Amino acid sequence: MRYGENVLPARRVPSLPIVFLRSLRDPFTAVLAALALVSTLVAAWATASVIAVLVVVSCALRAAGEHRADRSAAGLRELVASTATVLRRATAEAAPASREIPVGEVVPGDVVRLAPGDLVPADLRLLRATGLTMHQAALTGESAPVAKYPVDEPSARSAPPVARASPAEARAYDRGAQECPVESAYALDDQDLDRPEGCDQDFDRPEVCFQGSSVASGSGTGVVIATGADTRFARADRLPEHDRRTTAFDRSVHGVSWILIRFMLLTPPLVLMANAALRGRGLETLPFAVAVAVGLTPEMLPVIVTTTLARGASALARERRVIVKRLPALHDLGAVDVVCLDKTGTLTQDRPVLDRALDASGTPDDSVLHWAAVNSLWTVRLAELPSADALDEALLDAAEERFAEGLDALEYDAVAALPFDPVRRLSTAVLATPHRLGHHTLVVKGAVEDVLERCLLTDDERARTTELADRLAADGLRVLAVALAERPATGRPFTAQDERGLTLKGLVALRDATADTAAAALAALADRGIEVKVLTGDHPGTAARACRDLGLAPGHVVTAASFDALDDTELAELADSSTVFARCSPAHKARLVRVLRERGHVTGFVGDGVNDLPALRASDVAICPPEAVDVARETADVVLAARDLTSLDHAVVAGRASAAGIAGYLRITLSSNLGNVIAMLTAGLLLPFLPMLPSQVLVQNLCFDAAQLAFAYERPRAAALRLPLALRPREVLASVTGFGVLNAAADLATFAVLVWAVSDTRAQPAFHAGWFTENLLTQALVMVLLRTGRGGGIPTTAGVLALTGLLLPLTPLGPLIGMAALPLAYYPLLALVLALYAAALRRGARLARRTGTP
Ligand SMILES: Nc1ncnc2c1ncn2[C@@H]1O[C@H](COP(=O)(O)OP(=O)(O)OP(=O)(O)O)[C@@H](O)[C@H]1O
Ligand SMILES: [Mg+2]
Repeated sequence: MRYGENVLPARRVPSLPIVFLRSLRDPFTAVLAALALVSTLVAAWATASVIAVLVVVSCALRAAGEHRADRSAAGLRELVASTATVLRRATAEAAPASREIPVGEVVPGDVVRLAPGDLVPADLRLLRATGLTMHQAALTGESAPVAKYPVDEPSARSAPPVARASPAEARAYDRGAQECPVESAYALDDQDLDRPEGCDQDFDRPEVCFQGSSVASGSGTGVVIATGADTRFARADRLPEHDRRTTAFDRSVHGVSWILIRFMLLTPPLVLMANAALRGRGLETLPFAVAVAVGLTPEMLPVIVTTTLARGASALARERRVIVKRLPALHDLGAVDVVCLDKTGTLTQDRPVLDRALDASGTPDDSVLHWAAVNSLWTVRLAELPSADALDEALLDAAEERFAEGLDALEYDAVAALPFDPVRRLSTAVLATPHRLGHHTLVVKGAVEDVLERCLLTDDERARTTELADRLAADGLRVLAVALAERPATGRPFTAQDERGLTLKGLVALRDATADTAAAALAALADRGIEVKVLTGDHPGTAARACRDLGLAPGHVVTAASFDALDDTELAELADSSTVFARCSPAHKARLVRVLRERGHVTGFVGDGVNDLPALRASDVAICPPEAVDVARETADVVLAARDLTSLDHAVVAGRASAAGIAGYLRITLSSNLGNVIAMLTAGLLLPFLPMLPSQVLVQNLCFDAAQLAFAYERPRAAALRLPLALRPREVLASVTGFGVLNAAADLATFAVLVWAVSDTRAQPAFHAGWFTENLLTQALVMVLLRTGRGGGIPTTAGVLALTGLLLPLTPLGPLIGMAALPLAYYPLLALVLALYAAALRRGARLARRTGTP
């Protein structure tokens, strides 16, 4: 392959060494490395080397986990990957034919056809376009679609461009460009990258469709001018931030991490200062201070998070056919408390069938169907890549059945078409009026309000038609209005300005059955404590009826136009208290999602169409069914199982399970780490010697880390899955502090026992051994008593940890790290302390469960 595969460099799965190097960039790793450096500077070699081992082991584990997760995620993404429609010749003589090929196989010179919802597979120069608008948000951050059109009709090359042009032919296209000043300016050379503001100017070019954008409406045909790493998108050094700036995952896991890192950085100086002030110790306490800071670090957190999420995602794919494309999204799914759904295609089947065609007074009238179908036929036919949407298809089917001679036989000749666009909610076909030379007939169909607005009607007629449409909608029907106008041909191109002063023909009403699993899915979501909102482009009456049929009380239906004047706070209140929002444009859907998120809801959005794209991008978790348009599937974090909305519930459960696992790990690890730190600092100030040697702190830490890996394999209890599970750093830390203080109390009680049992306080090795044993035993207790789930071999792991604590000081390793055997009298007293600690832990755990802290 001369040009290589058409894949963005950033999309390739990174190799294991790269993942390893990348995991070194983790903030915890950075702090640990800094601590190792400090230890080296004061020649505390043992401390430095143990920290180095910790860093390498945790990074290696994490890199292995992430690499595996990346590979399986790439495999899963492959399952929902989209294709490109190209025009190619099978052999040199054959006529070019439309073919679907994997996006990776697109090469420069290919001729690509685009329809609504398609992703642009490579950088294209447009050859032809009808009503083409593009979402370029990924490139420019601008959410409104921009119009794209060929600037220079390739008149010299009027024959359709040869598919899979040779490189020479591809260059010929660019040479052709020299004839036109606008196109000759189009040269993607390195200068573009040097110009900081050049980025936006580039993306403004109307004749180029860029890789990374998608079709919002209309259709087009273009020739590929750059693929893979050569595309403008791949070469851009500055791309806009994704809308989804902070996700629930960032707030919880990263939030907790950053608070801890601040503590870690504060600990060594504090320890040093306290020891200097109260004990007159100098820099010799530095290794100890460093070890204490290391002891506070949950260095296994990234490993646990990656493993938990990857395991959850692969189980979901295997058992439920739900695909999680971005791992942290699984955690966020567990935190989701509001789900917004679009109606058509998500709650309904999007297989409409014509119910009736009525004239403006409500009398059945086949000519209304006739005009509606003429509009459908020509808007589809004039598209570059003909693809009828469900409504057009239904109208064409119905017309074929009703009119024996078929529509094709009609002697119309189409002049132009303005394809359907979810913002205008209209589509228009312009026909040469038969038998009236120089006259054109505009056939307009679309949402009732939008068509009526453009018709010449008396107030009375308008009110009557609106009422008729409302009645049909209340019956659950989807209603379109049809209108006509005759205009003298002017020679200039038709625009939306021409859709004025129309004559209303009547209404067509179509029935779209609700999706089979939708009612069950809505009930399941409600059971899980998730609030459901419906955001639709359809009529309020149709939406309300569909919701009622599915067992969802619609309440007062809000119409999008009615909240345009509200500011974000007012809208947030309205959004919070209402359930159904009708006549939403894509931007309305996105704004509703945004205000809900700003109000503190973790918001999921389920949608399948182009009109859902901005909302999908604005949501915490973007979800779509597998039949969704390419760009929705590309944007979604989660792709549901085929035609089964109940799989959303399974995904939510899996999300909560993984969030619960992470929360459990955090609570247990942080509380015992914090407890140990408090106890060590206190004891350090009371004792004439250090309560533990730095190497002992670090060995203990290694034992904890190894044991905690078991948390990645835990299964949550059903109770943990009942409600949305949002980890709030404050709550996590409050509960951690509570349990930490309890842990410190047990440690200090042990300290008292040791002072008594090891009567000679200068017998440091025995003292250290006593403390080491107690720490590992309390850690084992915490693991068993505070865990939120089941399984995962936690009791076994805790047992091994406890045995290590009891036996390690007695093995030859004991003296090696400065520990000695303990007097027997110590053990019964230790057992008493542990029993009291266990009782207190149980009470604490029950209290925490009752108050719902994670
Ligand atoms: N092909 C079409 N031609 C003319 N009008 C259409 C066409 N498709 C849809 N409409 C009108 O535009 C409205 C908005 O369509 P849009 O695609 O934004 O949302 P929707 O399909 O109604 O609902 P949802 O947002 O739930 O998917 C429709 O309700 C309908 O009245
Ligand atoms: Mg839809």
